[in-house]
Amino acid sequence: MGSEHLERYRDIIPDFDAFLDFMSRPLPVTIRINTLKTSVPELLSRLDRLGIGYERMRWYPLGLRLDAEKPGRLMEFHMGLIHVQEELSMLPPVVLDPQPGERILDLCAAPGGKAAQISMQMSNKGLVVANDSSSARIVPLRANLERLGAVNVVVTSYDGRRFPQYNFDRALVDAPCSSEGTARRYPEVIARCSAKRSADLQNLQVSLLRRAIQLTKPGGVVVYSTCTFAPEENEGVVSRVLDLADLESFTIQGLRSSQGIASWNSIDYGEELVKCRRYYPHENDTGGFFVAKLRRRLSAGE
Ligand SMILES: C[S@@+](CC[C@H](N)C(=O)[O-])C[C@H]1O[C@@H](n2cnc3c(N)ncnc32)[C@H](O)[C@@H]1O
Repeated sequence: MGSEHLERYRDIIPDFDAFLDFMSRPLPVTIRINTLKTSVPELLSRLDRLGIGYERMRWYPLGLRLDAEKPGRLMEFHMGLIHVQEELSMLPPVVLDPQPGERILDLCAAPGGKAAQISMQMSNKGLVVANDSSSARIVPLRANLERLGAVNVVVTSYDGRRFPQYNFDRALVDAPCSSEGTARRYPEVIARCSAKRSADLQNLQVSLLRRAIQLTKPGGVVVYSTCTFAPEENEGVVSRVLDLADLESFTIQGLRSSQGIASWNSIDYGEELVKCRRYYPHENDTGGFFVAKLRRRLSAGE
C-alpha cells in the first residue's frame, strides 16, 4: 500500500508505525443487527444454528464482528435482519442520537447504511430525509432501505449545497471525502489521495456542512463525519462553520479515540477543534474515521 502518502500524518497520528502496520492488515468483517426486523437474541441464535462465530462490539450492542467471509450472501442479509457495515460507520448515527418522532436530514446518504440505522434508532417513527446527489447511488440506497424495513424514510436527490429550506431537528453530513480510512478494504484508494485533492475537497465539504446547519433548527445537533485522516477535510472544514454552530465534546465508552487537531502545517484551526474525535485503525482494529458534533447557534448568522 502507498504508505508514502500517509507519511504526511507521521507527526499527528500517535504510534505511527503501529498505524502503518494496521493499515496493511485486512479489515474485520462486521455487521449491524437490524432491530426493525429482529432482536439481538434471535439473531445470535440464528448465527449459532449456522455455526458462525461472532464477537460483540464493546461499544455498540448491535454491532458484531463475524467469522464469515461474505455475510452479504446469508439469507439473514436478504431478509434485512442484518446490514454489512464497517464498525466505525455505525458511529455517526450513535453520536447524532435521533429520537422517535423527530425530523432528521441525512444529506449525503447513499448507499444508506447510516440512514437505515437512523431510522432503526427512531423505531421508524418520525421522518428521515435520505438525500444524495448521485442518481446512480440512489438505486442501492432505495434497495437497502427497503430490505432493512426503514419505512419512515423519504429519498431525495438534490445537490446538498442547494437542498431546499426545511426545519430539521438534527442533520448528518457524512461527507464525500478522500476515503483514506477505507484503505484496509480498498487499498487502491490511497493511490488517488494527495494533499491537493484533500485541499480541493474542502470547499464542497464546507458548503454541504453549512447548508446542513442552516437546515437544522436553532439548538439542533449536526454531525459531520468523514473516513479520512486529512486535516484539510476534517478540522479544516469544521473550523470554517464555527460562526454558525458550536462544537461539543463527546465520548463513546469502549471505543478508543484521539482528539482533534488544533493546528497543523502552519495552519491554526483553533483550540476548540480538539473536541472533534479521530479514530485510527490501530486504536480499535477498524477503518479510519473522523466525527465532529456541532450544535446550531441560537442566533446563527447565515
Ligand atoms: C461517504 S458517502 C456517504 C455514505 C452514506 N452516508 C452511508 O452511510 O451509506 C458520500 C456521499 O456523498 C454523495 N455526494 C457527493 N457530493 C454530493 C453533493 N454535492 N450533495 C449531496 N451528496 C453528495 C456521494 O454521492 C456519496 O454517496
